[in-house]
Amino acid sequence: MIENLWKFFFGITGDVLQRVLIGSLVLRFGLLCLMGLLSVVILSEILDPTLLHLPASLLKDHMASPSKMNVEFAAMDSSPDTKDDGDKDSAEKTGMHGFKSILRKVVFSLRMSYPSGKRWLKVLYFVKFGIMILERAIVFYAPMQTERVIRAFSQTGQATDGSPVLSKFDMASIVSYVVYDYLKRYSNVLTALTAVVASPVDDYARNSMTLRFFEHVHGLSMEYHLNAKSGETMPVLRSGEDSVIYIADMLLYQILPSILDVVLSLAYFWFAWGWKYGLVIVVNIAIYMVMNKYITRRRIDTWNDFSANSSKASSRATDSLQNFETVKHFTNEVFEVDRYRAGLAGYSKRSLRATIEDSLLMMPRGLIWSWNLFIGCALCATEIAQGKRDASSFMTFVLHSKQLEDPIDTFGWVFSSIEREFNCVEKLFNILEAEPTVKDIPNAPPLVSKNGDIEFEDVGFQYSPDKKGISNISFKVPQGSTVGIVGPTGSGKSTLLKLMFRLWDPTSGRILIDGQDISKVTQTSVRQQIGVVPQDTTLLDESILYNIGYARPSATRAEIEDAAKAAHIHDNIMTFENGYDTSVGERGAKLSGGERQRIGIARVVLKRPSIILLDEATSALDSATESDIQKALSAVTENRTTFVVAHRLSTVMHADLILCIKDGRIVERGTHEELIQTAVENGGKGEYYKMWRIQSGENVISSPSSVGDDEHNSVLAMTPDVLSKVDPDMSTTPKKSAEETTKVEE
Ligand SMILES: Nc1ncnc2c1ncn2[C@@H]1O[C@H](COP(=O)(O)OP(=O)(O)OP(=O)(O)O)[C@@H](O)[C@H]1O
Repeated sequence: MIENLWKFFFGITGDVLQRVLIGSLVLRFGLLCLMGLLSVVILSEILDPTLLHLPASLLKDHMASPSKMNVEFAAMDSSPDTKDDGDKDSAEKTGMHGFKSILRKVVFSLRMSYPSGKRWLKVLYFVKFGIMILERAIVFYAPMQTERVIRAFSQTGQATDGSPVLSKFDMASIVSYVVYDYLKRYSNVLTALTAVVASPVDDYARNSMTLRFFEHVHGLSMEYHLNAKSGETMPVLRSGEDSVIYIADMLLYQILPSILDVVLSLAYFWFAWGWKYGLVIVVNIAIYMVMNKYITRRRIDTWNDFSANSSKASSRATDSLQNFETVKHFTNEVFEVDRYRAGLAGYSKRSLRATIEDSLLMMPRGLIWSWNLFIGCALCATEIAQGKRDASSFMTFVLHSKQLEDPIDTFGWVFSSIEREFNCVEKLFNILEAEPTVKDIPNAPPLVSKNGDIEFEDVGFQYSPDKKGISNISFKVPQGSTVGIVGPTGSGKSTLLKLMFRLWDPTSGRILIDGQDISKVTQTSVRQQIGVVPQDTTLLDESILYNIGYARPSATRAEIEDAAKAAHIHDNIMTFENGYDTSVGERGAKLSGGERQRIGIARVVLKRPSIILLDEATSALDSATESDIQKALSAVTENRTTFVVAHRLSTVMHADLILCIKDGRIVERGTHEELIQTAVENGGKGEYYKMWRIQSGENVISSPSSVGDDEHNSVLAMTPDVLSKVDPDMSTTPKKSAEETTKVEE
């Protein structure tokens, strides 16, 4: 019965071995189909977002309400898709997959991977290329040698007893066949050796790329850094570099050799075997390529989705780790874990989908290839049956056809993987194409530092059209002046300093240092003249010594210690176990706010700039320390033009000029005395006066106009007492009047 079934299904009668062979093939095919079916089932199941549920214990003590969490997760899970759609749209708009765009990436990759600097690396580069050409010649010639051996066998005569006789020539053929086979099979060894020799070429290319990209990112303006996600820039740079090297390598050592193999084989079949064979190959390659394009497209879409999800999940995780303090403040550890879990679930879901799609989509590739072999074999068998060819040509045909299998298969995987890399290069391009918003004009000269006179000429600036900035700012101060900038929060005080430091350029008007428009000189030269102590001094994750010395890398240890003494932090540092070698932690997290500020001040002391910008530089200090530092700063700022932004009026009351900013405009200007006096004369109207009264303990919330004359006079009269309460030095008269020291332009 089994015999009959066998005949029924396969029409074959044969020995047991044959049946086992065919049986195992059928079983394998059946299993393959089953796997395919399972894959389709899994593919539909993986849409379930609960795939990666963590143990419930992780959810205990959860502070966030479930509804809030769900909203978060929904946003998390859906946003990559949304982003992807955006990506796809923009990709279509910009023609990310268009010919021009691909060509651009290809040219970029080839250019970047070429070691243009060093001669010996260039030699290695071309040696590697030469070896590849040699390999192709060997690969092409190996089956020809087989053919010659087979022909030689069939031409061999017979001895008198009927046994075959091998001539000397035949032996040579066999030897050369073995040698070629060795070379062909072990060409991988050759490739590995080439890779070792060529690794300095890749390293050189990678390092020079890294430095170029790093330099580019550092050259970008503040705006880029504020908008960029710091956790994403470096990974994009790194994966972009890897992709550039990979693309160049694939092009030169996978695609080009494969094209050579195919062209040579095609030419061989066409001319040595006849056009029909050539046509079969051409048609099959065409079908293969069309199919491959579809498969690749589909694969890339899945991969894009996967990579967008993965980078979003990891950047959120990085963000939460960097902001560990905020997480702790709100006991949101579990919330963060859940958020990350949702991200990972999306990530593994997409990874699984990509893997399954890969396996499923590989099947048609194999089928097309088998179809090609079948048609070719049938053609060859027909010609043998017709007596047009001898039986040995069948073997030759099969061997030559097999030669085509590898390169065509290479096209299959190389194109899909290279497209994935194009995607990484595209992200790299987005960074490389970012232009600094603040640029030096061509051939800009450096700022020539003379005195440090500063002038704002009707300066206006907006961060964006819908965001108010500052407008009509005009004033002029001579060298050595101290300018206090006060005003409500968000009024534009820091913006003024940022414009002076050229973190942005004004949208109207000019800023002049010593009569030179700072937008017409190099940014570096401007910044070299200016020392800044920002609101929140951030430190590098190094030692205290390194962080202070960062202001002037050539400074000696003694100079660094002197600067620390001037900033009143030396004694503090000496109480630390490792003194100046104490590590400050990430962004200086291991130090107090006041310590960080004093390190910031020490840096400026060490830098010795001609202009100093203090943006709430002493806000984190207690009054006594602030007073000490003010004294130290007055030594540092002597003969240096200094801008002091402060909410605590005691910090600026000695200034030669106080600018009171409101809604981005200067609403009042003068010395402390002048501003108070003017307000009193105006019936208590004045922003500065209002702030002063609030800070001096007169809790004036009502409108100044409601304050009577007597009251104003009493405020002015009591000023010295109040000052001395806040700071013993404050009751002293300011050094000069505004008229004496500043020429204020209305
Ligand atoms: N990089 C930026 N992009 C967009 N808007 C910004 C940016 N930096 C500041 N702003 C906005 O510009 C306005 C002025 O900010 P600025 O920092 O100059 O205020 P400030 O007077 O120094 O405030 P504070 O006293 O609180 O430090 C604010 O409304 C702020 O939101």
